[in-house]
Amino acid sequence: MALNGKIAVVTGAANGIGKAMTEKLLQNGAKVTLLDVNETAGKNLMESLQKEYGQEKTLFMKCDVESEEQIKDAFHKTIETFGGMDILCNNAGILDESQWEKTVSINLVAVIRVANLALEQMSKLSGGRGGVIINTASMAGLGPLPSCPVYTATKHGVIGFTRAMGAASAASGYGVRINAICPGFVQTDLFSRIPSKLGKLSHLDDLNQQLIEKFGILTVSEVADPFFELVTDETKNGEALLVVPSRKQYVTFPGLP
Ligand SMILES: NC(=O)c1ccc[n+]([C@@H]2O[C@H](COP(=O)([O-])OP(=O)(O)OC[C@H]3O[C@@H](n4cnc5c(N)ncnc54)[C@H](O)[C@@H]3O)[C@@H](O)[C@H]2O)c1
Ligand SMILES: CCCCC[C@H](O)/C=C/C=C\C/C=C\C/C=C\CCCC(=O)O
Repeated sequence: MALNGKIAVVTGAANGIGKAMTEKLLQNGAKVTLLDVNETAGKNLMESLQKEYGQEKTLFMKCDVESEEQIKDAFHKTIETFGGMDILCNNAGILDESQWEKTVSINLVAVIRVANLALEQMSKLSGGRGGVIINTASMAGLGPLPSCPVYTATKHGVIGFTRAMGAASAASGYGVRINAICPGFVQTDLFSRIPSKLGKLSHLDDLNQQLIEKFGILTVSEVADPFFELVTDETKNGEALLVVPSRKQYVTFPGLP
């Protein structure tokens, strides 16, 4: 899938991995709607991207992925402004074990909400032109992060949703591929001040340090390249792509006996 002229929507676009995804899409000729709850960071980023890539290439909208109404508005505005919607990066997420319901709401419930609303616009069965959805999961969606059981649960959920919805899309003829990217530790705001985000399990931060030593830390640019592969490679659907420093791997799952 060539990206020139394609239209993308990125949630959690103002910072970190979402910002790097946005830049990668723009560098390859796509137009991007940036969505984020952080209005100041989102507007500032849009202004600097407009200077670099041109006024007509980006749009920022304040949008909380917990709000169905705001997501619908953002998709309608994208289609009205750019003429369609081909790519969704379902990326917004938080880490806060002391707010477990909020974590489930943003990291899993909202990922499902945003994907379902996007499919209404993108599916060839409802007048869309097909495309691709990338859900940002985590390596914590593939194995346990003991200091973060709730975060781990949400990311396992995102991978299960991706695999099943990818298969559902293929079986139904939606024309939309659905993949998950599963980075290890990435240097972003989410990855800062970790002990304060672990609630009752803050005493387990030593285990995080052991995993960080074992797997290393990625930059956001190191996530953007494999992300680009998942967007453009038409053979990839229902995949979970693990990314750790100097290694990327499509994960295989055990079949049932
Ligand atoms: N940093 C890591 O180590 C790491 C590793 C694997 C996966 N991830 C995942 O990557 C994604 C992005 O995280 P990041 O590390 O770039 O974090 P980040 O904090 O740098 O960026 C997250 C962005 O999402 C936005 N956001 C938060 N809640 C939102 C909401 N309700 N609606 C809209 N926007 C919202 C924030 O304002 C922020 O701009 C998350 O899903 C995270 O779980 C992060
Ligand atoms: C505490 C920082 C939280 C960062 C969250 C982010 O999504 C990153 C997660 C990165 C890794 C999760 C780590 C481990 C879980 C997966 C597998 C464990 C395998 C153990 C082993 O092989 O030794």
